[in-house]
Amino acid sequence: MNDVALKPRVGAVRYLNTKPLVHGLDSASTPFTLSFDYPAHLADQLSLGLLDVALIPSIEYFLGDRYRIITDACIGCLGPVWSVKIFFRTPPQQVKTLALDEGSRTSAALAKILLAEKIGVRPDLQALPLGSDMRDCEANAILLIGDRAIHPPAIDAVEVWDLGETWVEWTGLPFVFAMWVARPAISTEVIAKSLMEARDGGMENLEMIAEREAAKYQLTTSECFHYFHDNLHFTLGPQEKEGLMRYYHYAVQLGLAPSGRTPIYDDCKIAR
Ligand SMILES: C=C(O[C@@H]1C=C(C(=O)O)C=C[C@H]1O)C(=O)O
Repeated sequence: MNDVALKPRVGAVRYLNTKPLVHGLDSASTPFTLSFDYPAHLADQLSLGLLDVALIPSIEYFLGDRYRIITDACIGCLGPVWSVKIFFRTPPQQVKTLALDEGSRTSAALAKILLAEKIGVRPDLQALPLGSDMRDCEANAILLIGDRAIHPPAIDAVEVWDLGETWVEWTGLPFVFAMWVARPAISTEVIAKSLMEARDGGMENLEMIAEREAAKYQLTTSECFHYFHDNLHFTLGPQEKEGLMRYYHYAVQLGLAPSGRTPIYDDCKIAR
């Protein structure tokens, strides 16, 4: 029998932000098959049962059925995140139309929350398809995430919000964009251990990963290292969990998630 067919299927985000989380997972001894995709697609694949575990947008955790958070590895931030931005063509208070990056689910909801709750603006929404050029989009404001937010084409923005920075300044809490989530009834002890070791190894090798990846993303090694080290945050601790619940609270308030969900964190001995 084909060994690959027996391995659990794990899906990770295809952006630069995930490189430290998947450090060393390309070896034959990795106890699962690993595929890469946009965050929104990973959420859809997990809910369809095409993946067993995936690094899904945090908002999707609250939309899923009996999902479990299986590790304390995540994509988060404690301040400016650099790769999640709204570009405003009009002053934020005057925004009538907002285009949302189709790769995103968490930041799409976060953009709606920040506009509605912070400044009372509820724009009409449109999709910004993956691969499309933001210059062809006529919306008053555009949300971009991931690699394309790092090098956006020059548009006539009058203001830019870094959504990590805006959230942290507003709430005083960290923000959690994505975490490793399993469908119910999937045995994940071995997977979780491997994912946490990968993250820990990634943290110890940030410089090496930055050196390897920077040029592929038209960055200098030091810009790439700074992104990994100072913008992104890869641990889901008590403060991050509080940030996640605050975000969930606002999402429920705006009708973006069902009420009454309590996160299930797998075995505390594993997810420290
Ligand atoms: C920091 C980021 O976090 C992400 C944003 C996500 C979202 O908005 O749904 C999901 C996963 C992460 O890739 C980023 O993409 O730049």
